[in-house]
Amino acid sequence: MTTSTLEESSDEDFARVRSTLERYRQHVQELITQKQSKPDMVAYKELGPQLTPSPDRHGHLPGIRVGDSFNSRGEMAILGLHRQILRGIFMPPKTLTVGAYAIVLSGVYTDDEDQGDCFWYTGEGGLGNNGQQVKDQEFTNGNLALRRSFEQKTPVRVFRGSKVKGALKYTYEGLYKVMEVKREVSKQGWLLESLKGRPGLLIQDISRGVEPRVPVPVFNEVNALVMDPDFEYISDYVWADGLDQDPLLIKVIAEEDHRMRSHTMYFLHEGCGIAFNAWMRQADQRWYQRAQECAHEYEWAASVTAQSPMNLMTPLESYNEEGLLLLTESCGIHECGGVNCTSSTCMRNMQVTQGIKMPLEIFMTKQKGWGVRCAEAVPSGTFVCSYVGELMTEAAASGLEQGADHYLFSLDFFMYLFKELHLRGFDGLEREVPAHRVPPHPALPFPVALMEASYRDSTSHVGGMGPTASTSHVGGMGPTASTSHVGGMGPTASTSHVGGMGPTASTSHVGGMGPTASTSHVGGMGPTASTSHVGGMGPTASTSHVGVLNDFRPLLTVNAEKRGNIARFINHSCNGNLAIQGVFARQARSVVLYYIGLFAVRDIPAMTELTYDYGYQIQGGKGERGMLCNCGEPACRGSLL
Ligand SMILES: C[S@@+](CC[C@H](N)C(=O)[O-])C[C@H]1O[C@@H](n2cnc3c(N)ncnc32)[C@H](O)[C@@H]1O
Repeated sequence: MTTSTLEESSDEDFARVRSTLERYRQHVQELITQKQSKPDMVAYKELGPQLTPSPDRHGHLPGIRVGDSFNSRGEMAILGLHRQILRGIFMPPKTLTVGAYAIVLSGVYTDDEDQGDCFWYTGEGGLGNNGQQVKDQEFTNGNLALRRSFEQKTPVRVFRGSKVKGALKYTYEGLYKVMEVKREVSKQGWLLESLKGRPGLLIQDISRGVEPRVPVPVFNEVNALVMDPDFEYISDYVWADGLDQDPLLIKVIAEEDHRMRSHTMYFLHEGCGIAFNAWMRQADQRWYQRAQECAHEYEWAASVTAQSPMNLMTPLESYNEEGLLLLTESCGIHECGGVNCTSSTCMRNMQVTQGIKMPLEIFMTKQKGWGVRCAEAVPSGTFVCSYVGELMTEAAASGLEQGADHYLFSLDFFMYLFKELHLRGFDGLEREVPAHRVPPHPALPFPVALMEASYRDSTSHVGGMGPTASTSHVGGMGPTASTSHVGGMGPTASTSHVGGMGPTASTSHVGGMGPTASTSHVGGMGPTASTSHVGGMGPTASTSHVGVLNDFRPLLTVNAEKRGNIARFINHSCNGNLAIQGVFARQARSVVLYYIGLFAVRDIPAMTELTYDYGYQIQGGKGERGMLCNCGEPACRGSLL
């Protein structure tokens, strides 16, 4: 099945349409002069085989714009837009395995209902010679084709007939998505088949099948803008040119990856998030016992032991039975992914791993460019999508052209967290970061390596790493990942995401948690805690690296400008309905390479714009003005910065 999009029209296409129409109209005139009956149909019959494009296809046809007007059904037929002149529904001739190509709204059925942004269209059949309904309609022919359009989510071209100065004209209304089909008793008492269509469908699936579970349609009912033809939809991270060959990066990622995995291997379930959580729970218990021992000596320990030990228990699962996120975890969620992870519990713990499952749509907003919505209601806690794109170093990202920075997302959250731990200590973070959720910490030389990797130009290799390092596993990105390139980006990135997974996110509750669950986990890590799962993060160690950490830069940034997924179309709101959640999943399971998951933080009605708080911070000087925010929230901060 082939479909086309508006962007595919060239000057030649428009010229071809013009000349076809000229030839057709001329022939109709000749036939009228010859007093030929039904000149429209005869002209189509005679010229159709030469002029009508084939094969029939779904989608826009090259050279035809939304809003184009046609003088007759014959004109629409000769252009291949709607070839069945006497019927409302244009469907495949023999087999009805694929959906209808086009329909004409002609107002024949009294049950047709135009609701402005969408319409109910009554199918075909059951009309008597007098135009009245005389029997039930059936799910055959055109009606069956429309049901296929609904099932297969294929777009339908819609034409509306209207009288202009006494003459019937047909206007191309664009592509519609069939939202619903129903069979119900008509006003005249007969059973009718109806479908509900929604306008503005530009592209049926911008992912072109790359999203395995759902198509990603694009709608524009607002203006004439089409999707940037240079944008390439990807569903997972890809590396910027050559970065996956960088020995220093390979080494850093491999070490961090191994560090995280070493915990999960404790249970011989490599990559099992549930096993990881069980390990963390044990660490909590050990730590809680230690706090009890020190309670008389340290304030932090006293505050911890004053709480119920139950509050310190890490739940083994991050998602409930419906797969909804229970609450955001400031220190990341560990999804399952090991060979043994086949139980229903483990499968449920793979929301990001399994990818987008909601019927998301890209649509044109009135004031913010493209945005994202969902055709169905989104329950609180639902995984919506993760933010993927090209992985590049922070140094390379800071050299991008202005504009490209709008699509950057730094993988800096855990570095930010560790920096805060170094600078403020565990006590300073105790109210913000649940101690038992701190992911296994990088060794001390790590931030130095990050610094080096981050400051240098991404194209110049720092060398010094042996061949062993270059063969190590770099987060498991597949072969396609290594073929990408950065392409034509220049400087300036005055803003950056700070991740949004800080204090606020750590306490927000998602997905119907009851009062008990909403009690926040307050850690209060003391000096001894550093001996368990937080590595060598003692006060002494931290002081020797303060200089380095002040200059801290994250290692990797996701650039979704030219290559990305639906997440790069999600707009900012000062009161977003999505929250960001760091997720360790698939092969990205370290504090330098992880997934940025976006989850619903409240129940979101169908067709509501999906947004999150970008959490931008000004990196330039005082007085720098941010971009005007059009989120429309009562508590809008006024600017994206
Ligand atoms: C990640 S992109 C989101 C998709 C974007 N609307 C598009 O058309 O590609 C971020 C850009 O969208 C626009 N944007 C996002 N949220 C906005 C808001 N609340 N108010 C105004 N513009 C916004 C800004 O141009 C911003 O730089």
